Amino acid sequence: MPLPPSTLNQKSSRVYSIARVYADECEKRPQEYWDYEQGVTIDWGKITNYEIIKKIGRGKYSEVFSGINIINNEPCVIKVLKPVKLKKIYRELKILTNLTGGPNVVGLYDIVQDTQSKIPALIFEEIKNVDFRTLYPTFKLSDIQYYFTQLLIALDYCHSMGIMHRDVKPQNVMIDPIQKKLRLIDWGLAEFYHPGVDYNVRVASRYHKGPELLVNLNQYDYSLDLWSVGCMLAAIVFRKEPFFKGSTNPDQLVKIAAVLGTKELLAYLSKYGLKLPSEYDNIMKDFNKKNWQYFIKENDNNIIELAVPEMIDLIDNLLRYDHQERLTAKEAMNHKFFRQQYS
Ligand SMILES: Nc1ncnc2c1ncn2[C@@H]1O[C@H](COP(=O)(O)OP(=O)(O)OP(=O)(O)O)[C@@H](O)[C@H]1O
Repeated sequence: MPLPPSTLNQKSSRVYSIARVYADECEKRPQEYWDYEQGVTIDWGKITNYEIIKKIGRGKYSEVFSGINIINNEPCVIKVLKPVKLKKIYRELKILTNLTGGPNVVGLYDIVQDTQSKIPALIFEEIKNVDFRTLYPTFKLSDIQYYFTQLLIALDYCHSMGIMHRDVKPQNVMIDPIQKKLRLIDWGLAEFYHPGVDYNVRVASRYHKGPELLVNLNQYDYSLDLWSVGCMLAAIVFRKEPFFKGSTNPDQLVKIAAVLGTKELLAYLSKYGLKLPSEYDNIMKDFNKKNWQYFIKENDNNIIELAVPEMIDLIDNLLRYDHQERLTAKEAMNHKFFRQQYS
């Protein structure tokens, strides 16, 4: 029986921006693929197959434990969801079941439910992650080439499946440097892309929020994730973590404008028929666009061996106000930076 019409792919009355790539991936697939409003059919596993070892993380939406599958003695990660809207849980489950097995996407092993509370817990492959604050400062250009290629592969894959991650940041990129393994985790904010639909701008984490979110441009797309990649790269290369450190959401855009320029921000808004929201009236200043060389010189006691011209060009093509101008994940992977030989 066909599913009833969904609100999830309802176009806005004014369509002003559509993804440059993969715009119709969801429309090409059956409604069951993307319509999490109808609920999801879950093949519940047995909670008694798993034992908690210790707590490893606490997010806004979950508590995360390392654990073990007592049937096969395999280590795992157990993400116990906090009570949130059922729709959000269905969305994460649907997205994870669609993407699991894809390149560099964290593997979902099982979904179990606490018998009493009915709270779902997700069972994932465990990555022996090294904290980015320890790992990233050790990166040479060849490491950046390797791990960012892996990250872009994960992103190109999810985008090609019609899904935007919407929370790309170092905390959600697990890296095991011994096995040279990278996995993109935390699909709790991810969403299906439908052309012309207005999306909620309250996604991503402040330092990695794209300008589109900060100016209430609702028709954003996969390119949001590439802004966050640009922030991660700039932080590593210019040794400034995070690269844009806003103290509030509006201040985040002020920090961005201090680098990319205010005139350029206004040109971006006008292209899409938008105005700078009134919350910026007293805080936005008239900044000139900075040359990337500024961040090299600023770091005077540190010779920046990472800031090679190809890398600067890559960052410059990712950190663009205009989401339609940013490199796509595929384009970024094919950028000349990734084709150079660095020792
Ligand atoms: N598969 C995994 N392997 C290793 N560590 C993991 C794994 N999954 C999660 N973690 C750890 O648990 C933390 C929280 O996980 P996750 O980001 O999925 O939860 P969340 O509640 O959505 O978090 P947030 O509120 O930050 O978005 C991660 O930052 C990471 O440190």
